[in-house]
Amino acid sequence: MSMIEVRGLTKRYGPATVVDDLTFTVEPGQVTGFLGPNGAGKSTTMRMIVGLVAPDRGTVTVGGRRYRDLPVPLLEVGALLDAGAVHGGRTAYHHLLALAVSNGLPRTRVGEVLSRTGMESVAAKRAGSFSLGMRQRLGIAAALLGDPQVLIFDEPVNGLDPEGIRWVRDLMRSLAAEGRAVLVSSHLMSEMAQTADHLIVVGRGRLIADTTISELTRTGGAGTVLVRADDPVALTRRLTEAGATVHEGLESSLVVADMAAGDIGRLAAFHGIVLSELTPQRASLEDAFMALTRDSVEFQGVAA
Ligand SMILES: Nc1ncnc2c1ncn2[C@@H]1O[C@H](COP(=O)(O)OP(=O)(O)OP(=O)(O)O)[C@@H](O)[C@H]1O
Repeated sequence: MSMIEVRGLTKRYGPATVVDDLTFTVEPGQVTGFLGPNGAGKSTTMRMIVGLVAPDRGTVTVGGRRYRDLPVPLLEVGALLDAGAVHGGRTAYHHLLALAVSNGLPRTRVGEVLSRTGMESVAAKRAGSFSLGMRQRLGIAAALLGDPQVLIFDEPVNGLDPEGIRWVRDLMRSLAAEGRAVLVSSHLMSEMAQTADHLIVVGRGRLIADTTISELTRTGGAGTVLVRADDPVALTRRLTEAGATVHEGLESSLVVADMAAGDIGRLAAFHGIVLSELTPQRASLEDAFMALTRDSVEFQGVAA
């Protein structure tokens, strides 16, 4: 069963449709990346999943039930939506304890999540004195408190240093490895490439792609092949005669379009031309993402 099912979800603010007929699922045992440029509607969608924003149309269920029908939501779904939403005067320990007690969770969970998020040494410090990285960890600890099968993180690496980013990334992976469904938003493709199994790409509130990382690079790939040969001039002639398009690349390499790598290799062998490199080129993930979302970015830079 899908852990999160979003069906035709739509949200309007005044004249603007910020989430537009969105349908996707989030599966257990995977990190699902929720990717889109700023303002694409990711936060609004996540808020609708956890019942903080009411949709104008469509439905969303967590573990087969609507959020408002979950008896103790914290046991089913944990969310980090806004790391700033912590009572600054409370210590990390007391913040988590208050949450545990008000949700009927055993006090022992507090120590467990403090340990999992590496916060034991700062448990007695006031949350108000925390760095952004520590506030993120505290928010993640709160999300884990009910040991839920579904986790939702809105831009969890924003503002973190490289070590913090790696920590969050490893945590997401380990949560998925435990069989949980993890939905994590980002506007950075490079970040998702290292974390997500599955990608939901949105732009202007609409679904642009529901895909995997490898599928995205394949379809967004430039489809060219980088070739190095002992006789590039002869190879260029043979390739062109056979219908390929050939451009000069860097350091006397050739960039070949309209012919697959295997065919280039066979053609070279047939004509006795030695190849020292034959590499299919893939568009970078960033290129693939930009190509996908080009029409849906709200404000585009203008080239000088
Ligand atoms: N309460 C609100 N009232 C009016 N407009 C809103 C409200 N919340 C969000 N919006 C608008 O909805 C659009 C989508 O915002 P949302 O925060 O969901 O996008 P996002 O993809 O999470 O972007 P970001 O990465 O910038 O947070 C934006 O144009 C935003 O200004």
